[in-house]
Amino acid sequence: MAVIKPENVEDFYDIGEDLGRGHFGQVRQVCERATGTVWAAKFLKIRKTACSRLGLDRSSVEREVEVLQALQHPNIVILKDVFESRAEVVLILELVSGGELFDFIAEKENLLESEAIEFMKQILEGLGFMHSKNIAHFDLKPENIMLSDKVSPHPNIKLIDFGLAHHFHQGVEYKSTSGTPQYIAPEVINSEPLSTAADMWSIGVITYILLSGLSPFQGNTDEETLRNVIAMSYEFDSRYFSMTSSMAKDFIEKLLVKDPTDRMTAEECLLHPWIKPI
Ligand SMILES: Cc1ccc2c(c1)c1c3c(c(C)cc1n2CCCN)C(=O)NC3=O
Repeated sequence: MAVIKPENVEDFYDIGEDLGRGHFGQVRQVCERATGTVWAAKFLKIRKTACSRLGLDRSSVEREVEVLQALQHPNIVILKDVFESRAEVVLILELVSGGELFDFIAEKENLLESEAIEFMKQILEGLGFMHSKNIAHFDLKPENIMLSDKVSPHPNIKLIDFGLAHHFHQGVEYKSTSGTPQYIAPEVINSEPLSTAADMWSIGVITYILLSGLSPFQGNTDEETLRNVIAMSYEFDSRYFSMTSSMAKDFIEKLLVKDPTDRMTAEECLLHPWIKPI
C-alpha cells in the first residue's frame, strides 16, 4: 500500500522553477530544506468527488506510487517521498537534469549506431527489470526517456512518468486505450487485453526514430496515425535508412509485430545480435 504523508510539501521543500508537464501533472524543481538537495516534484490534482471531471482518481495516483515504490533500478527514476494536502498529491522524484533523450540527439549532428545501441541497452535494462516484476510502463515515448546529465560522454538513461503504468496480477486481464498514437501497439487501439509486450512495440517505434529521425506510423492526424498502426504500414525509406545496418532493421522488424506473443521481450532484445554482437 502506498505511503502518503498527510503533510504540506512546502513545509519541507522550497518550490522552484517549472520543469514542464508529465502525465496529468505539472512538474517543478524543488529544494529539500533539510539537505539542500534538489528534486523534481510532480503535482497531481485529485478529484474532489466521483463525478468531478477535473483531476485524477486517488486510486490511479496510488497505483503510480505503488509502481514507483516497487522499482529501484539505475535506469528508472527514484520516488523519494509522497505528500497529500487539500486536493493535491505531490510526488518527490529524482531530478533527471540532462533533459529528454531526443533533445540530446537533436543537438548532435547525427547519432552513430554504436551510440544508439548504448542508449537502447540502458532503456532495455530498465524495461527488463520492470517487466520482470510484471509492471508495464504503457507510455514509453521519447519524452519519457531522459538523461541523468548532459555533459557526460556516456549519459545515464532514466525512464520517467509512470502515470499509465500497470502492475499485472496473475489471471487478471487489463485493457486500456490510453497512450500516445505514434507509439501505442495495435492491441491498445483494438481494446484487447494488454501485456508488457505493448511496451516492446513502443521500443520498436523509438528505435526506428532514433536511427532515422522519422516516426514510422505518423500521419497528419491522430486518426490517420492510428490507421497506419493497425495497417502495420511502415517501411525503411532508403533516403533515411541507406546507412542503417541490416541487424538494426531486423531488430525493429522483430518488435513491430502485430501479435504481442510473437514480439521480442526486453530480455530477448538484449541478446539480439544488433545489441549483443556474437
Ligand atoms: C530537467 C527536467 C526537465 C523537464 C522535466 C524533468 C526534468 C522531469 C522529471 C520527471 C518528470 C515526471 C517530468 C519531468 N519533466 C517534464 C518533461 C518530461 N518529458 C521526473 O520524474 N524526474 C524529473 O527530473
